[in-house]
Amino acid sequence: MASRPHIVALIVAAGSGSRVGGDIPKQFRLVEGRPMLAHSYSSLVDHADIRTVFVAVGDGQESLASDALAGLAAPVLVPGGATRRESVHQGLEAIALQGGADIVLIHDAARPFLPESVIDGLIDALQTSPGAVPALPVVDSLSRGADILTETVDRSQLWRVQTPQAFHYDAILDAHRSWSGEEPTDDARMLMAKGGDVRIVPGSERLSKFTFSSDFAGNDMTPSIRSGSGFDVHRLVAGEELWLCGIRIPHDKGLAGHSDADVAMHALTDAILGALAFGDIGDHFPPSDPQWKGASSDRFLVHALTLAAQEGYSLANADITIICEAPKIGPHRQAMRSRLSEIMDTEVSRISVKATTTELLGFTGRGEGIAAQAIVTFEKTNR
Ligand SMILES: Nc1ccn([C@@H]2O[C@H](COP(=O)(O)OP(=O)(O)OP(=O)(O)O)[C@@H](O)[C@H]2O)c(=O)n1
Ligand SMILES: C[C@](O)(CO)[C@H](O)COP(=O)(O)O
Repeated sequence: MASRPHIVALIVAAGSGSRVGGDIPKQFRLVEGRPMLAHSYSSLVDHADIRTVFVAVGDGQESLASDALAGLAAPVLVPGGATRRESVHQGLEAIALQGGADIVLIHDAARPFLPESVIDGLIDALQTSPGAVPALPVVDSLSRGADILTETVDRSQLWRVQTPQAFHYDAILDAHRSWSGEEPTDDARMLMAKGGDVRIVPGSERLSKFTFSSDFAGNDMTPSIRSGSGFDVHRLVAGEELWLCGIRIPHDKGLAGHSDADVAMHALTDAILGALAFGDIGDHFPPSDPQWKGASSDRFLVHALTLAAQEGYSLANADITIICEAPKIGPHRQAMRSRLSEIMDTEVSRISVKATTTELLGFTGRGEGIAAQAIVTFEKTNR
């Protein structure tokens, strides 16, 4: 083998995830805010020694895979097969068509959290064997039996074998091409059947496979509570309408802006985007985009709340403070809370609208503009 081996990775992502269920196969579902496949892919493509990462995807799942990997370095999508073994075999043949490799790491998309140290250990181990797998010792007692235990099994030489499984490329390709046995549970077994040694390197609990729907709940590391704050200012000018919290307020001036300039709703929208760490209102609705000219700001608010819902969050409460000398906010507060509750499809009791002056100081004191700030809290709904 060359002093610097040509190392590629193959992720098998063509399964249907039938044990997890749901609308889309598990490898495309979000885990810690990203599609599971994006996690597995990043761990491999970011490793300094791995040149190319091939991803075997099922028929009709190409766009799901492309969306999941959007923005990541050049994935090579290849067709998968009807079983895991077939997906691996087809992936290995696709690698052959692109010139082959010295080493291939074969990984389940369904093991999203892959420590770099595991990859390093596998590559090292291939200096002395044609195959290597990460594995963990069995820590529970092992027994045989039906409803009554009949026998205790010696666990001292038993291992929980994970992926990636690393191989000398030609050896594993040959094992796949000549396989005629029953469906194997993994690729290591196929190399062993050809007489190839497979070394054990330390695995990781983080590498556990997502197999059942409960694995998603247990591994959801996103926070259960999220808070965000927003702040906005618009100029008060003659000849404009004044909109605050979705209510049109009679006043001798109105707020100027690209949209309807509802400063309170903008602060609230920014607070929601902040809670999600999804940038700010300008990222989602650029002022340079003519389609938002004169737009009603409830569209911005609904957009931010939709994103929150997609991430599995629901609003716990929102607290808005409007800062101005005039108009007086008190008479409109209940109408504002009620309008926001309609737009946000939530109870009025979750929404607070307050107001303050700045004691005639600054631009708000001089009536040149209105400022608003908002704080929101979200709770995870699907833990
Ligand atoms: N025809 C198949 C079947 C499985 N896999 C992949 O093999 C890995 C491990 O398989 P498993 O956890 O069994 O996934 P599924 O087959 O999707 O799950 P299930 O058995 O619950 O349907 C997954 O990354 C899966 O996408 C594949 O590429 N092609
Ligand atoms: C390949 C594997 O992940 C190694 O542990 C495992 O064998 C896959 O098993 P499954 O039956 O496809 O879930």
